[in-house]
Amino acid sequence: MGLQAHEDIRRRGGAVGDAVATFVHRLRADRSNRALRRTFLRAAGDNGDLYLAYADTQSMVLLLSTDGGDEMRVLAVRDGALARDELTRLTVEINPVSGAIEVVDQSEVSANVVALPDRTDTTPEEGPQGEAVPRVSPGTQAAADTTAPATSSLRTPIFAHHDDEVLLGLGVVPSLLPTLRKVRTDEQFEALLTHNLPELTRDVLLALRDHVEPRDVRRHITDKWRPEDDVNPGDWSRAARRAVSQAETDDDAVLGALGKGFDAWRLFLHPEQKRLAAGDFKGSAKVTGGPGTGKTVVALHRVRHLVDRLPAGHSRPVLLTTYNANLALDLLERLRQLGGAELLRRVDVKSVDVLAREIVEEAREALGRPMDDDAAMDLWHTVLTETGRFEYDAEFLDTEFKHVIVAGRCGSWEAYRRVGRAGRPRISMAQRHEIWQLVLAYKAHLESPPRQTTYALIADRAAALEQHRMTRAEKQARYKEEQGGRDLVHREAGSGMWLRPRYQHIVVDEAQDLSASHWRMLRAMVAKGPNDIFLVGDAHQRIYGHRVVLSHQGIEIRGRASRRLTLNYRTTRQILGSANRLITGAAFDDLDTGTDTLDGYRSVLTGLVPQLWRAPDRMTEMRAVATLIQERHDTYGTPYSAMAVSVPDGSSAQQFAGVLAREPYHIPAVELGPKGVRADLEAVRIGTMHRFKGLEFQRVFLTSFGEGQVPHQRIEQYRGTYPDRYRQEEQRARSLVFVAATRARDELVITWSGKASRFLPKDADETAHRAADLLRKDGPPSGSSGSAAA
Ligand SMILES: Nc1ncnc2c1ncn2[C@@H]1O[C@H](COP(=O)(O)OP(=O)(O)OP(=O)(O)O)[C@@H](O)[C@H]1O
Repeated sequence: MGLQAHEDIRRRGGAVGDAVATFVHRLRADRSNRALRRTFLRAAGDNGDLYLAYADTQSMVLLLSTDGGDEMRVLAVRDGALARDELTRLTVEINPVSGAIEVVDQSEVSANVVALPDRTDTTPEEGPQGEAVPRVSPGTQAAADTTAPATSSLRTPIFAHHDDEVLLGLGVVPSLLPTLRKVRTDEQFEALLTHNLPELTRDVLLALRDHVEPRDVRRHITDKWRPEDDVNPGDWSRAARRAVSQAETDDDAVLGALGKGFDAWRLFLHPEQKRLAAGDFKGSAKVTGGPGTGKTVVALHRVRHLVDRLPAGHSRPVLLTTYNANLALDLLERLRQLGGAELLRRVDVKSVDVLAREIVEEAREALGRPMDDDAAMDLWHTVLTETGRFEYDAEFLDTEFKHVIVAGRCGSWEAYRRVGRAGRPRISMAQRHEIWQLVLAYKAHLESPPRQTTYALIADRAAALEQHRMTRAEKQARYKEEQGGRDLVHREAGSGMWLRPRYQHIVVDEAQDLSASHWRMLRAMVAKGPNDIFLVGDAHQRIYGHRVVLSHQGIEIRGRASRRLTLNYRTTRQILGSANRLITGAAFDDLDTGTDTLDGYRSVLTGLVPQLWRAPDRMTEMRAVATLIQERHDTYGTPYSAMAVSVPDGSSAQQFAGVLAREPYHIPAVELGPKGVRADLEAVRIGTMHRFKGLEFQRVFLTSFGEGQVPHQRIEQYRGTYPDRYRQEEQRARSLVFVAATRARDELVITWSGKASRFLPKDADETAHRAADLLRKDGPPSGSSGSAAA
């Protein structure tokens, strides 16, 4: 199955998908099956032939046959009365840069794109709801930022300043050039993008249109598509076997996904993603990249790749882990989709804290009851009240304890006195000493019955236990080697067990939020060696953890084992532009000793500019959001489960759910809790921005986005006295908003009452829509958007 064929099916919906799936099964069972009505169309190069065939009475497929008919590939799918004509006129070629087989519908492109200047009412084509690529949401045409007038036949063609050689060298499909030379307006360009263009061509053209220099396009886009071997544009047999020509190597996975629509598109890999998922690394490997660039997808495919290479067995030698429990559940579900129960049998999927707790429990150590974040904070307040040290605040002490004292294994004042505090707000030695006294008081509380503990302490203990286990395992291994490989069970008196490292491979998602203790634990769970730890993360999205330098934790990542993904598959260009503005200027690390940027970060999806709504008070704001949600559900068919609302805290979530449930809305809503929400529950998701991490939704509503709420006004207390801390808190708030905004696939709506947050454009209060107007019957249509992007 070719990638573009899959896109054809996705655009046409479930029935065509089912027909093609059945067709492919029948073709595989018997290539000479006459009932499939396969007819020869023409030869493609020296060693390929093109055929047409009926999938059912409505739809037809274009097939490429190579290797003397042994290999058959579906290249394109069309349905309806003109299906045969449409397939016959397709241009099929091997891209000289990527070596991929690519399909272009010349006449459709020319008819719809080049003819456009004479028409004033043309809008981009739209597929089924939420399925169109580029994605254009309902009611968005007026809002799309493509405002070029139609009277522009005198304009210079958009790509005039790039000659053919440059375009072809960057990977633009050769047969598209004549059409491309005629594209003069943004409107034509948008129309061109609504066609099922080869992925590399689309990506290159969008980057050039955004004035990215060809040399940067080459670096960020084209080079990632180059195959290992030389491309021979006449060798169809080789081209058909190349990974880039296939939607997915495991045909069953594709076929199983056909017709499911929304979930199916999770399963494709960009050549760069594929290289990472299936790469062989000398030691650990790291993948960074902005939100939605497919880091989690790569991690999941990596797990499958590692499991595929295991010898048969019943153990679980692969660990897939992440920061929080609801994401671990999400990973488990996505892994099941990818490889079913067979795959899950060989993998442990757990959050780092659950893992740490199990290790400590396994050692039968009684550490006390773990406190949640609120309880930990309450205990700090108790300590502050008892000691009267009100100049310190609980949150500061809690992070100092977690990220400096526990992470740095400071068991004594001497150790804390000397420990590095890089990245933390500056304090004097006298303050350090005072903090240490407060920490001693805090620990004394933990020890006194009923004994309590924190997750940071559990992770630290688990790390120590695992390090001890690893040391013993290494000692045993050395001894065994000295003894000529004989098992000497009696050496482990008492245990009777031959110790092995706990896992063979560890894959980590959301790596930016793990603490030093977590990394120490993971490092000690797997022996140093090829493909030991594979981690994906993004420092721009760090909202819990503190900077950890991996090489200081024994995780060495060298040269080509450190890669960055730059193409966002989730979020439209319009939403991404707004989200990116939030974090420009700030410095971010690369999870190791270097710095990371979002250089080259881009999206190829287009849609609405983010909408801003301002309300006079919170109740009007909530009712306006309820109205927007209802309209998106009733008019545009967006399921409630594909929409999410962010609120400042737990009690606001309940208040919001109450408004949605009441007259006149009756909208089901569910709170996003620590364990997530059942995927099939048809209800709007409500939660704090923290809960949005790692998830994605079709439409996202960020509410309470007023000044004082985003960032929270409590950070103001540090502005004059602790400028370092102020800067850090503000950056963390920006990262949080960045995470929340980039969860949106199609639409982002931002609302507030009072004055707009400083993170929004300066004129937001003046340009935003009025929520109160929306609630009046004669207000503007809620899908319209004239406001500036956030
Ligand atoms: N090659 C691809 N083709 C099409 N869709 C893709 C591809 N790679 C990823 N996606 C889709 O893009 C979305 C984002 O992917 P994923 O969740 O892996 O990103 P991420 O980098 O982990 O994001 P975040 O950092 O925001 O959590 C998902 O819907 C995923 O299915």
